[in-house]
Amino acid sequence: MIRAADVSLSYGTEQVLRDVSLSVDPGEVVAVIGPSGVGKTTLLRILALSLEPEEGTVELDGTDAWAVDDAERLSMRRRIGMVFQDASLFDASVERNVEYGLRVRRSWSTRLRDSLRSAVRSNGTADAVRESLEVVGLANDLEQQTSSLSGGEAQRVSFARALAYEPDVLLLDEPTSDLDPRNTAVIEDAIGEARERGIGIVIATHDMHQAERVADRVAVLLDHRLTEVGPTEQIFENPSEDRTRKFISGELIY
Ligand SMILES: Nc1ncnc2c1ncn2[C@@H]1O[C@H](COP(=O)(O)OP(=O)(O)OP(=O)(O)O)[C@@H](O)[C@H]1O
Repeated sequence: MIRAADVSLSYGTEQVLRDVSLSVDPGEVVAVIGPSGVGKTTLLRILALSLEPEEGTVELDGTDAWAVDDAERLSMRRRIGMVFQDASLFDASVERNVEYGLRVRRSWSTRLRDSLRSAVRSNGTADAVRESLEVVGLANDLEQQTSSLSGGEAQRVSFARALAYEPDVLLLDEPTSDLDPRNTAVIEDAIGEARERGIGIVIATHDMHQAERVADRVAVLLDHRLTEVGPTEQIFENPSEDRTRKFISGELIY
């Protein structure tokens, strides 16, 4: 579905990604692991089509995102949802924040447009808003202001907002790094639900156990290169590179 092929990128003179190739299929979860500063966020931003690689291509369903005009790329970008480490909510109710996801995407989806219209007509809540908040266990908190949410709840709203969008691809940048085990479990269950819905998911994580729990495949970024990509069990049980084993076991210190 989305495929980066041989992408390279530098910030000034510092090359942060070198010849990286990664794809994700519908209903698949790929975890990107690697030390801090190796380029995980940069790779996600390239996959989100918000950063153009210096070399290489990014294709969504076979269309080269950087070979089309801005309008077409924008519509491709709207098929991709992103959740960051910081929930980035605006100061309004939970419902309004999640509804924003719908408004962004409605012109691309008849179901979302109808859901939003009928909510406006009845002065009620759009089904897609309620459904995505149910996934993160917050369907009873529609009216709550985001300023009064805990960090974990805010991140769950952020996830619901991305889900309400009905993205084809969901990119998660360390979505649980500041969360307690309970909120982490809610987000991981929501990742499973998104996967069931056929969304292709890429998650950057520092948490090896999380990668093991949620991912179908794992991609290992070391020294700004993708050194290994494979089924989760293979990467954790029998990596082909000794450096991967050392990184996973915490021996490879940068
Ligand atoms: N906009 C930018 N301008 C200049 N340098 C940047 C920019 N964004 C990131 N960098 C640098 O590029 C490198 C890779 O950053 P990136 O955030 O992609 O790594 P990461 O693997 O996600 O790190 P972390 O795990 O700590 O979040 C780092 O050295 C970072 O300081």
